[in-house]
Amino acid sequence: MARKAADGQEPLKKGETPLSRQFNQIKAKYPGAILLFRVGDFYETFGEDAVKASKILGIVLTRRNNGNADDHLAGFPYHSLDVYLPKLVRAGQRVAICDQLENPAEAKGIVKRGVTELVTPGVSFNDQVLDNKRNNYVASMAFPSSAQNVYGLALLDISTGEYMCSQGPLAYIQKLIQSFLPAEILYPKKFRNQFVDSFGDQFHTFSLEEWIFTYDFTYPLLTQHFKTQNLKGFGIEEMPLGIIAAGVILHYLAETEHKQVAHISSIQRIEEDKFVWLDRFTIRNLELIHPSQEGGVPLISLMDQTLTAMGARLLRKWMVLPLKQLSEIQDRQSGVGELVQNQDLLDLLLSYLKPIGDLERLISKVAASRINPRELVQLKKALQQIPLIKELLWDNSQGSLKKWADRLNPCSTLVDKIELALRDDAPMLAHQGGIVKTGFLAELDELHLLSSHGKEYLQDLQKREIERTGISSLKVAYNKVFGYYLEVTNSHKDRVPPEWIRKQTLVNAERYITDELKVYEEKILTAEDRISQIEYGIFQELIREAMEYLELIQVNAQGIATLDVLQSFATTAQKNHYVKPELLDTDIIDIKEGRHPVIEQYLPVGEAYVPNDVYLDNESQQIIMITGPNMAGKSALLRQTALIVLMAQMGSFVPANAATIGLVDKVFTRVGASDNLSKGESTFMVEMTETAAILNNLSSKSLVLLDEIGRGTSTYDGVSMAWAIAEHLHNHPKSRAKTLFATHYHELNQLADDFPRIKNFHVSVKEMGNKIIFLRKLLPGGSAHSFGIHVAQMAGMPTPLVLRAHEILRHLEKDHIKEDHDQKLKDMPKVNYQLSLFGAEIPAGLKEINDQLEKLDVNSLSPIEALLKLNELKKMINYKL
Ligand SMILES: Nc1ncnc2c1ncn2[C@@H]1O[C@H](COP(=O)(O)OP(=O)(O)OP(=O)(O)O)[C@@H](O)[C@H]1O
Repeated sequence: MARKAADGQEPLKKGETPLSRQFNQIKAKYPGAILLFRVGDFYETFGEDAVKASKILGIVLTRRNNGNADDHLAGFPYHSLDVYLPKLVRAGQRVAICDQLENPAEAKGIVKRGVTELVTPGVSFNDQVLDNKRNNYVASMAFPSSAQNVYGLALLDISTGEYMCSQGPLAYIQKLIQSFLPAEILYPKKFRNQFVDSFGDQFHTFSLEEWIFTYDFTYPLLTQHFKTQNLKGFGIEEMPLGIIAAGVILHYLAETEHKQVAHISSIQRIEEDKFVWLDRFTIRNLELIHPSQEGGVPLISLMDQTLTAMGARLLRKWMVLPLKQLSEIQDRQSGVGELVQNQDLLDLLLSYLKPIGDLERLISKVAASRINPRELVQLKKALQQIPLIKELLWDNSQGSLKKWADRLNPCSTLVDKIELALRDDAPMLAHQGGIVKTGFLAELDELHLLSSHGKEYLQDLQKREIERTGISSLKVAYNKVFGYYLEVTNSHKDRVPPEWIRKQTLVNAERYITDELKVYEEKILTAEDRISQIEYGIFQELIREAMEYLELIQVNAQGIATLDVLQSFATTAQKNHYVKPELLDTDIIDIKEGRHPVIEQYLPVGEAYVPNDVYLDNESQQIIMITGPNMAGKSALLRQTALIVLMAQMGSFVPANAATIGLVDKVFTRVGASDNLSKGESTFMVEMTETAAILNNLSSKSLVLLDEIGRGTSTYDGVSMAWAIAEHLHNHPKSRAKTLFATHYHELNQLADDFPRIKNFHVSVKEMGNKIIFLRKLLPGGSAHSFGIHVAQMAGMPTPLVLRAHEILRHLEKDHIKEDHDQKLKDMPKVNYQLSLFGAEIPAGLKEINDQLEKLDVNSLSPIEALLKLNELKKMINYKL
C-alpha cells in the first residue's frame, strides 16, 4: 500500500514533481484566474495560462520537452510585475499572484507558496491598473427569486473604500450601472442569460454560485464586517436585495485574498430620491461623461478643471447624479459663487490643492497595509496642506465654504511623527533601509555610522591600540574564518596585552581578537541588516499610527474632493463665461441666450455660437415643437437646454446670459435612431415599449427631449407616433412634463391648433436662391416645409435628382396626413427617369441606376436614408459617366 509522504500528502503521481503538484493544488483553488507562480526570481505561468499570458503580454512561450501538449511555459522577472500585471488585468483577466511564503534558503523541502492577492478588473489597489481620475468599482447584482421586478445592486471601490447599494426595478439598476460604469460585475451563475439580455457583453463579469446570493449568508457578512448588530444605521436594513448584492462583494473580497479592508468603514444607500433620474439614453445622448461616438467630446472633459484625483472622481459622480434638493444645490452653488467672486481666494485655494495628490487612495493603502515609504511621505505632504486650506477658508469665506474650515482636520500629531521619522526622499521599498531620518534614533545613527564609516573606526582602533601597546606594526585585518583580528609580527609578541585572545599563529606573526573588536565586528556585519530591520519597524509603527487616523483622513479626503470640484466649477465658469442660474421650486424653465457648452468651444475659427432663449412652463408653453431643416441646430438646442438644467442642478454655473430653473426631477431623452429598421423590428418594439413605460412615469417636474422621434420607421408611422406621443404628454391627467420636440415632420405643427400648451417654433434659416443659410435662431411659429432636399442639394447632388425629389415632395405635401397611404402610392406621379435624367435613351451603363431608382420606395425612407441613397446614386453617376 502506498504510504503518505512525511508532509501528509499522497505520494507523487506519475510524471508529477513536488513543484508541479504544489502548482496544481494552488491552481485548483482559483479557477478562471491566471496563476502567476513565483519560482526564484521569476513569475511563471503554465499550460493554458502561459498561452494566454504570452499572447497578451507578448512574452515568449516555450514548451517543456516532455511530450506533454499542456506543458507550455511563459514567465517574466518578478520585478516586472508592475509592468505586466496591469496589462493582464486590462485585458479582462483575473490574476492570482502566488508568492513564496518563506525564505527559500530556510525552507525544508519545497518552498511554501500561496496566493497573496487575486487581482481582478474590479478589485485592485495597483496604481498601474487604476485610472486615478476614475473610481474603479466592482459591482454585484442580485436577481429576484420570484417574478417581482426588484433587483439589488452594490458597488465598491476597494481603492477608496467607497461602498454603496440600492435596489429597484431593472431599468433603475441599468441606469445605475450606466452611471457608475463598474469595471467588473458579479452575478449569480443561474442568471447568465438574463444578465446578458440586459447588458450584452459590455462589461467584465464574473459569475458566482447561487448560494452566495442569499440573504442568510450575506447579512452576517456585513454585520461582522461593520461590527454592528444590524444594518439599520446605514439605512439599508429594508433592502434585502441590496444587502445580498453588498454581501456578495465582501465574500468576493475574501475570495480574492483582500482581507485587510478596514477602510471600508460604512455602506451608503444610493438614494434614488435625491438625484435627478437620467435614463441611460440621456446619459449617453447628452454626452455627460462619455462621447457617444468616437472623436466626440463629453461635457466632463470641459468641466474637469480639478487638481486632485479624488476631486476628479467626485466630479464624475456629481455629473451623473445631479441633485433635486434645492438647499443642497444652493449650498454648492454658493461655494462656487464665493470662489468666482474672490479671485485671491480661488488662486490660493488652487495653489494649496495642487500638491495634495490622491489622499483618499493613500489612506486606503494604509488600511490595506499596502502603502510604501514614499507614499507615506506623500500622505504627510498632503496633510500638511490641510491647515493652510483651513486657515484660508476661515479667513476668507463668509458663506458655505466656511464649514470646511471646521470639518478638515490637520492630523498634526501624525504629520509631526512622519515628519520627524521619514526622510523626504524615502524609497518605494520598505525592506532596504534609507527610510528614516538621521537624528531620529541614536541606535540607528550609530549603525549608519558603523556601516558607512566602518573602516575609519577600525583605523581609529588600530591607532589607539598602537599607542597603548607601542606595537608599531599592529594591523587590523579581516578574513572570513576569524572575522576582524589584530595582527602582531613576532618581534612585538611580548607586548601583547594579556586580555587579547590568540586565534592563529603564522610563520612571522600572531593573530588576536579582542572583546571590543568582536563587539564591533558584530555591529559592523549586522549593521546593514539591523538598519533595514529597525527602519522597517519604525515604518510599520507609523502605519499603525496612521491607521488611527483612518476616518479623519477619509473625511479630509471628502472635503478636499468637494472643494476641488467647487473650484473646478468656478474655474470653468470664469473661463467660459457662465452665469449663476437662479434655482426655484417652480415649474418654469426660462433660459436667456443659452449656449451648448461643448459645441461653442469647438466651432470653426471665426464662427460664433448663436445663443437662444428657451421658455417652458406648465401653464402656457409645456411643449415646444421645433421644426427646421437638417443641420439647423435643433438637436443642439434640445441638448443645451437639458445640459443647462442639469449643470444648474449639479451646482455649476451655466452657459447662458441668465437662467431661471424650476427644479427638474427626471430627464428623459429619446432620439429617433435611423438604424432601427436595419436593427430589426424587435429592437424598435423594445425601444417603444420602454418609451411608453417611461412616459407613464413622468411628473410635472420632468423634462423630456424628443429628437426626431419616429424617424426609425416609415414616414407615416413616424408622424403618427410622434403625434400620439405629443398628445399623450399634453393630455396626461397627472403630469405636464416640459417637452422639447424636434422634428422634421412639419405636419406636427398642426398640433398647436388643437392643444393650447403646445407651441410651434422653428430654427430659422435664410433661403438665398438655391442656397440655405443657417441663422440658428429659435423663432416662434412652424416651418412651412421640410428642407432635407435643400441640404441634399448643398451636399452636391445632381440638379435633375433634386428636381425630381421636389416633385415627389410636392405630391406628398398635398395633404398626406389625411390621405390613405396606398392611395398615395397609386397617385404618385409616374416616374420618368429616362426623360428627366438622361434623355430618351438610357446609356447602357446607367441601366443599373435606373433600376435602383425604380425599386426605391420613397415613402418608407427617412430623410437620412434618402440622403444616403442619393449620395450612393451620385457616386454611381460620377463613376459611370
Ligand atoms: N446655435 C448654434 N450656433 C452655432 N452653430 C450651431 C448652433 N447650433 C448648431 N450648430 C452647428 O450645427 C451643427 C448641426 O446642428 P444639429 O445637429 O443640432 O442640427 P439638427 O437640426 O439637429 O440637424 P439633424 O436634423 O440633421 O440632426 C452642429 O454640429 C453645430 O456645429
